[in-house]
Amino acid sequence: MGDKNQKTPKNWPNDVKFVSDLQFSGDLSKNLQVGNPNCSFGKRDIELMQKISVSKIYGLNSTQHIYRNPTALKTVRIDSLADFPNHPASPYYGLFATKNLLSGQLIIPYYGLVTKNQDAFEESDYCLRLNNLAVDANSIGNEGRFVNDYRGILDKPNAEFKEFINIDLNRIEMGIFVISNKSKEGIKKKQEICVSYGKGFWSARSGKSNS
Ligand SMILES: C[S@@+](CC[C@H](N)C(=O)[O-])C[C@H]1O[C@@H](n2cnc3c(N)ncnc32)[C@H](O)[C@@H]1O
Repeated sequence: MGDKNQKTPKNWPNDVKFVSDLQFSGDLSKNLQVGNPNCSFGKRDIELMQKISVSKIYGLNSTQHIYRNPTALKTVRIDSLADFPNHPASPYYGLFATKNLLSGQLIIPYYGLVTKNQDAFEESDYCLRLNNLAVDANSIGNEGRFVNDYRGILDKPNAEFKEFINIDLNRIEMGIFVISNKSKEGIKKKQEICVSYGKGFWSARSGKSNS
């Protein structure tokens, strides 16, 4: 779907638009801009956020390249779970590491459509909250939308959602990071990347998870 020149990742669904940047409803981009009076986050929250260049994680020098031409990330891949009937998200998809990932590292920013919280599509399974905003990857997104919840897959999550500042654009974004804990074990190549969606996600959808 979409632009002929865009390189979609392997296994990307036809009915979802692949993007390498956040998409905004109306003029909400200012609400994520550091220093803007309409910013949704307070000074203290912003001070605590990691500052990261997203173009660097794509291995690019030019920031413009990634935002103008959606590019698949080389550190992750979307794999079908059709051959794994015991996997709780089978026969759909999951997100896997293509190389060893270090404790605490940003794996991928989470991109989708940014709306006000009250305008978010309530039934979306791909929607995250960013204070008074929501980022929904239901019909527009990047590889991040394929990250599964750890329940029934791993003993505990090996990744987490966290806000950070994308210094290329001086903007607050949501990212999927490798969990940083005492053991500093990171995520091994070929391992599935799993976060915790939180109990609220599952209680609102009783019957979708087996634990
Ligand atoms: C953000 S999507 C994750 C990607 C999804 N597997 C796909 O192929 O599009 C969230 C949905 O994936 C499924 N899912 C994710 N983690 C799961 C788990 N641990 N057990 C069962 N289903 C899961 C549920 O249907 C959930 O609503």
